[in-house]
Amino acid sequence: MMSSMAEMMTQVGSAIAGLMVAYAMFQNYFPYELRSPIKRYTRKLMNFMYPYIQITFPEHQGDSFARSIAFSAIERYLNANSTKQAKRLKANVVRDSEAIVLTMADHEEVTDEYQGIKLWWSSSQTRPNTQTISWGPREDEKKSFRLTFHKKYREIVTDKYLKHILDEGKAITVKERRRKLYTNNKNSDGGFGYRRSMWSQVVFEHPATFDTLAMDPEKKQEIIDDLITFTKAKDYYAKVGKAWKRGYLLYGPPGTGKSTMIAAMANLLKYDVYDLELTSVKDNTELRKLLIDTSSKSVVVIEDIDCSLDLTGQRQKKDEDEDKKKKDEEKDPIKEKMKKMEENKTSEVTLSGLLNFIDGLWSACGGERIIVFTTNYVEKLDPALIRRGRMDKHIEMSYCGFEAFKVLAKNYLDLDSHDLFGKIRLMLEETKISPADVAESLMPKSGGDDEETCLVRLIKAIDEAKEEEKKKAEEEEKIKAEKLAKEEEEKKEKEKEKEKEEKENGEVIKGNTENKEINGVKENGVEIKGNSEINGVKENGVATN
Ligand SMILES: Nc1ncnc2c1ncn2[C@@H]1O[C@H](COP(=O)(O)OP(=O)(O)OP(=O)(O)O)[C@@H](O)[C@H]1O
Ligand SMILES: [Mg+2]
Repeated sequence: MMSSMAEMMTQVGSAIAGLMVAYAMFQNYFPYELRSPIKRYTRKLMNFMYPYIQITFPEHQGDSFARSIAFSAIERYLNANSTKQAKRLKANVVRDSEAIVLTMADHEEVTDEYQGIKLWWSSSQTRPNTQTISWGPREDEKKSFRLTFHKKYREIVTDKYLKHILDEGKAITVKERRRKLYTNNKNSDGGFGYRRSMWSQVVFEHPATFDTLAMDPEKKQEIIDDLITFTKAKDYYAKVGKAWKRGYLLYGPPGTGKSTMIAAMANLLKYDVYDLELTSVKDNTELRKLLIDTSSKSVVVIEDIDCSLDLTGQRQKKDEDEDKKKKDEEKDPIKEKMKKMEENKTSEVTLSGLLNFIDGLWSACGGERIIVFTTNYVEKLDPALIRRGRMDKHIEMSYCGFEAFKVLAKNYLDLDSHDLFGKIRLMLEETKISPADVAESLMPKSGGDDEETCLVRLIKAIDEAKEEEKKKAEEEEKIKAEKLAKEEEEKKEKEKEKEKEEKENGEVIKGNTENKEINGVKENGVEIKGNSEINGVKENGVATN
């Protein structure tokens, strides 16, 4: 502000000088001695008669090669607000922007109004003096915008209006910017030296919108309202002392539009998208670095959170199970191999690291961020990960209902109604089919496909899905039954084994005692008997003989 004030003061001076052009014409006819006092009086008179202030905004400031930020912002602002009045326009294609920016041609003038104050904007280009020979670029060819207003509004203009214009212009620039899709990749070359980024980027051009997203209209509207409210709630978040961010958890079976919904969100809000691949993040520190490197006005996405990491709440249980598991794995070479592979994955991101990523102190930097998780198995996730405040809104993406089907029919076939709709409605009510499958059936496969062909194909697909469902259910039933039978058998076998064991144990004990008995009897009996008998007989016999 200070510099623009200073600039303004000098510009006011030069503007007045410019207005004295008429006077200058007479200058030549006046004797030199008289010029100075006349000049002075004229200036005073002009000040009195011409109560306007002019501010000039040059395209380049000083020697800077870069375009002045103020100039660009004003250009965007005037493009959006006032250029309709101008009859001669110039078109510019601006770098990193999707829109063509129209500016008024030189010396055109447009008006603007702010809080009841009328202001004039004009653009001008100072042509180089043709008589100068310039070395290098024509440095005196300068474009600029000039703002003129009554001097009694000076404060309101310098304090508020200029800030208003800069903010608006910047907002328009952000809105019309070419949006990016970022991804974290270990081997990426995101730039050189200090500008090296953790993310690599491409232009984000996903065409999905909420109009093309097939889901229950009420639910859809609720999500849209939620998002819009969030973007406008900067002051509210500041008031309640919350970081300006919001978490969404999208869950549901494959092909129900979770990824599509993320694209639609980004397109609705005009945000950048950061697609975070957790498995290639080395550790918690790197995770934090990645977070700091994201810009505001962005959607940070972690897809399939249940597969990305072992964050499924089994962390504590794991230790207990470890010993048992180890025993199992020793027997199973495949499992052992898989375990080795898992160990080779170097990701050391922990659940607490991820929780910190979502709502730790660092997450507040930048602001205006949306974090989206997707999963196919919500019940597998750790409750700490999905509690409100972390994931503020849980959105279930479910199988295709009739309302969703209608959206798809409108998108794919331009159909609002058809005789077959009734039948399809009934079928959809009792069959689980994903919107992805419905969309695939509805898409014309050859030039000759009319609406009916596509709808019939859909009916067939639903039938097939139903059959499959049935089969699956039967199979599951079968597997269940088999499992039960197996368990029963195992139980029986175990019991049998137990019985056998008990029996054997009994026999062993019995046998031992028997042995002892036999030994005892034999030893004692034979020895005693034999000894005494033989000895006795012999002795006796011999003795007697
Ligand atoms: N609700 C939907 N509205 C419109 N199109 C959809 C919808 N759901 C799926 N589709 C279509 O199906 C395709 C796959 O959908 P998408 O990738 O969004 O599924 P997903 O839920 O992310 O699946 P996964 O869980 O496997 O990642 C998309 O290209 C899209 O054209
Ligand atoms: Mg997906």
